[in-house]
Amino acid sequence: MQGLVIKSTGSWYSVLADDAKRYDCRIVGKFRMKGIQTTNPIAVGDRVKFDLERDGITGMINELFPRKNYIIRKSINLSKQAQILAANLDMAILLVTLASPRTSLGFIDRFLVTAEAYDVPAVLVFNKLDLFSKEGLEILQDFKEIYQTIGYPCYEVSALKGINIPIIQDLIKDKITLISGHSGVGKSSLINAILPDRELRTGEVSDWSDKGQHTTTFAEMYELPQGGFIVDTPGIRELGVIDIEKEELSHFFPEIFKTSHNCRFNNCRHINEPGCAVLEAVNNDQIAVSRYESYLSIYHNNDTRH
Ligand SMILES: Nc1nc2c(ncn2[C@@H]2O[C@H](COP(=O)(O)OP(=O)(O)OP(=O)(O)O)[C@@H](O)[C@H]2O)c(=O)[nH]1
Ligand SMILES: [Zn+2]
Repeated sequence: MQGLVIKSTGSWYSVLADDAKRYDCRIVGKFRMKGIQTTNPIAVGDRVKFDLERDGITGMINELFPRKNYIIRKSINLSKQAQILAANLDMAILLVTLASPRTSLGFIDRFLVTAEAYDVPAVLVFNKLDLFSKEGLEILQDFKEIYQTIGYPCYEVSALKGINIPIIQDLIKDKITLISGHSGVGKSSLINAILPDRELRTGEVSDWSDKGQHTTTFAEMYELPQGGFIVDTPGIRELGVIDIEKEELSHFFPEIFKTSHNCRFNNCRHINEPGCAVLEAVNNDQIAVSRYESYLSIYHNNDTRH
C-alpha cells in the first residue's frame, strides 16, 4: 500500500493511505540519506510504501519515495546531525506585518533566500490589513511591487476580521503548505481563521531546545477540509538555518541571478567589480536597493538567521 506520512513520533508514523484510511506504521530496516545524517529517516509529508500487518490496522514501511524537497533543522550541539522537519512542501507562506510588529525587509529576504535554497515556492501574505492607515497602504503597495516584480505572489489579509481568508483557503487547497512568520505576526490567528476546527491536528516532530536538549515541540500537519495540509512549526520562525556558500548566494536572489549573466566577469561577486550588470541594475532601479542590501548583508555575514 502507499500513503502520505501525516504524523511522526520517531518510532511510529501515521500514514494516510490512498484508501483514505490511517495506519500506524513502523519502519523496516534503515533508510539512510546521502550527504546528511538525520535523526529521523522519515518526516511528515513523505510518501511511503508499506505492507499491512495481519491485524489490518498497522503496517511496516518498506520504501520511501524520492522527495521533491525537504526542510531540515540542524541540531545546535550535535553538530553533524540534522532533523528533517517536513518533506514535499508545495508552498511556504511567510506571514508579514507592517505594524505591531513590523517585519523588516531583511527578514523577508532571508526567508526567501532559504525558500529558494530548499526549492520551495514562496508566497508573502501581509496580515493585519485592518490596522493599515492610508500611509500603511502605500507602504504595502511599495512592498508588493518589490516582490511581485521578482515573481513572488503577494496577498493581504486580516486574520482577525476574516478579510480575504477565502483567497488563502483557495491558494492552499490540495497543497502541503508551510506557514512561517516571526512571533506576533498572527500565525495562530490565520490558522484558526483558515481552519476553525483545530481538532484536525495531525502530526508532530520532536525538536531541540536552544540548550541542545532534546525536547518535544509540535510541528503539526493540519488536514484541510477542502483538501491539502498545513505544516506549522512553532518555535521555528523561519524555514530553518541553511548553509549557503558565498559564491552561490546570488542564485537564491532570482532577479540578481538573472541579471548576473550580463556581468563582465563570470565570477563577479556584484560588490565593486567593473562591468557588473547587477550594480548597474541597482543604479537604474531595476533591482530594488533593499534587495541588494540584503544580498550584501547575507554575503558579508554569511548568515541566514535574524
Ligand atoms: N488587528 C489585528 N490583530 C491581529 C490580526 N491577526 C492577529 N492579530 C493579533 O496579533 C496578536 C498575535 O497573534 P497570534 O495569532 O498569536 O500570532 P502568532 O504569530 O501565532 O504569534 P506566536 O504565538 O508568538 O507565534 C494577537 O493579539 C492577535 O489577536 C489581524 O488581522 N488584525
Ligand atoms: Zn556582477
